[in-house]
Formats: sequence, structure tokens, C-alpha cells
Amino acid sequence: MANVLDEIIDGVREDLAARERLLPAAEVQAAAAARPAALDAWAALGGGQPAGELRVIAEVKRQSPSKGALADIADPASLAARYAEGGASVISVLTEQRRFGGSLADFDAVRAAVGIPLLRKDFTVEEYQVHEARAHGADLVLLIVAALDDARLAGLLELTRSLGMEALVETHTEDEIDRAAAVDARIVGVNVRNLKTLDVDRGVFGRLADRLPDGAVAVAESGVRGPEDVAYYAAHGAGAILVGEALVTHGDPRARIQEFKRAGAAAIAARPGAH
Ligand SMILES: O=C(O)c1ccccc1NCC(=O)[C@H](O)[C@H](O)COP(=O)(O)O
Repeated sequence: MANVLDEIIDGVREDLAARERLLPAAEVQAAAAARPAALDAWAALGGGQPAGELRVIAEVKRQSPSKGALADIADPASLAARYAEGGASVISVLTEQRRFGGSLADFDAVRAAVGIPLLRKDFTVEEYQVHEARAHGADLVLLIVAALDDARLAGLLELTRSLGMEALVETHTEDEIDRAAAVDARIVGVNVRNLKTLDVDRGVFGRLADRLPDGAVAVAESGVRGPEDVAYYAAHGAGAILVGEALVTHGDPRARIQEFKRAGAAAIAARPGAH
């Protein structure tokens, strides 16, 4: 079966080339440099702090390759405001257009509405996208280890930090976690969605969590459908969860985030040796 990631990235590169023709690299770099400093996403996600609270990265997600249309999000800014009211630590905005229906316009609307750190959630493969993220006010970008060789992973992470941002470095396997650790990633996600089959197996987080680098914020990505999934991730060492579908399809995402945070805190308190 074709790797969905490769197909997505082919489209991302085509769209990127079109944007670059409209706004050359020098201009996007100048726009990035003119932005106020990025917010500290690492601290917002509990980096360097004792475990106690489970942080939520709440995602603005319109559609997906696995599920098709998820939600008709008429006003991403108001959805993001409800996420922030519910206690989200970071908001993720999908900006990939072809498969996820996202856009930088969605990102801009959310940036104007909330004052918490924002993740520009896209398939980052080129330096241009990192400058572009900062130019739009992002505090965090996504680097998917499976999409990058070691040199590119290290280079994009270095550029991200040089612009004052952090990266959510996403992994799926032990080998990818080791590659994330080798570049000193400080926010490391395990995405439990298999990129070949698109199946979700929450057990992947439980199996890989012990290998995550000491001191990194451990993010469990995908597959939260209810509080029991949150409790599972938190019990297995997650410091944060990344949730899309369960929030955009819920009538009251603010209350849902609060419920997830309670489930996470209870599971953290019940970890062996927590007291
Ligand atoms: O969501 C998909 O179908 C998907 C397919 C291929 C690559 C990435 C994909 N999703 C990106 C994500 O990481 C999720 O949007 C995120 O973890 C939230 O997942 P969920 O809570 O299960 O919506």
C-alpha cells in the first residue's frame, strides 16, 4: 500500500511552490523577523515542571484522509476561543489544504482570537514553511521524523529554534524516537495512527512511551475518543495529548477539554510512585 504521508507531501510541495511564487523567501523571512517574539510552548506544555496536570493540545481539524469531512467549522476563531476557555495549553491549526481542508487563513483567524501558543500543523519539509509559520505568528511547528532524513530534521529544528519557536517532533516507532532524541527534541509526540493503514492503535503509545527521551514533554497524538483513552495515555506517561476529532465533533468542546483534563490528572495521580 502507498504511504499516505508521501502522497500528502507531494501535494504539500506543489502548493508550497505556488506560495513561493507569490511571496518569495526573502519576503517571508522579513515578515517572520518582524513578528513579536514567539510564546513559550515548551513551558505551556509543562516542560521542566513536575507531573500533575495533563496538558491538552486542541486541534482545529476540518477533515482528514482517514475520516473525510469531520466538522463544518464556520468560525475557527470562536472554536479556538472555546478551546482556550476549556483549558487547552496549545491550539493546533491544520493548515494543509488538500487532505485536511485547512489553510493559513484559519491559522490567522485563530491567532487573532487567542493568546496561547499555536501549533502550525502542516507537513513541514522546507525552511520556507518554518519562516512562513513564524510570519503568521506560530509558536510551534510540526516535524514528522518519518518525512525527514536526519540532516533535514536537525536543520529544520535548528531553524525553528533560531526563530524562537519549538517543534513537536512526531514519531511512530522506536527508531524514530531515537532519531528525535539524537537531535535533542524537547517535545516528542508518538502518533498512534499508522500512516500506511491509517488505523489507530492506542497501545502503540503504551509500548513506546518508556523509550521517549528523559526530560522531553511526551505527547500522545491521535485516537482520543473519550476520557478512558485520556486516562490510558496519562497512565503510560503522557504529559500532553493532541486531540482533533473528539473536539471538533463534540457539541461542547470547552466542557470536553475540562473532562479530559480531569481524567488525565486522576490518572497521573494514580501512577505508581506519584505520592
Ligand atoms: O487524521 C488523519 O487521518 C491523518 C492521516 C494521515 C496523516 C495524519 C493524519 N492526522 C494528523 C494528526 O496527527 C491528527 O490530526 C491528530 O493527531 C489528531 O488526531 P485525532 O484526535 O484522532 O483526530
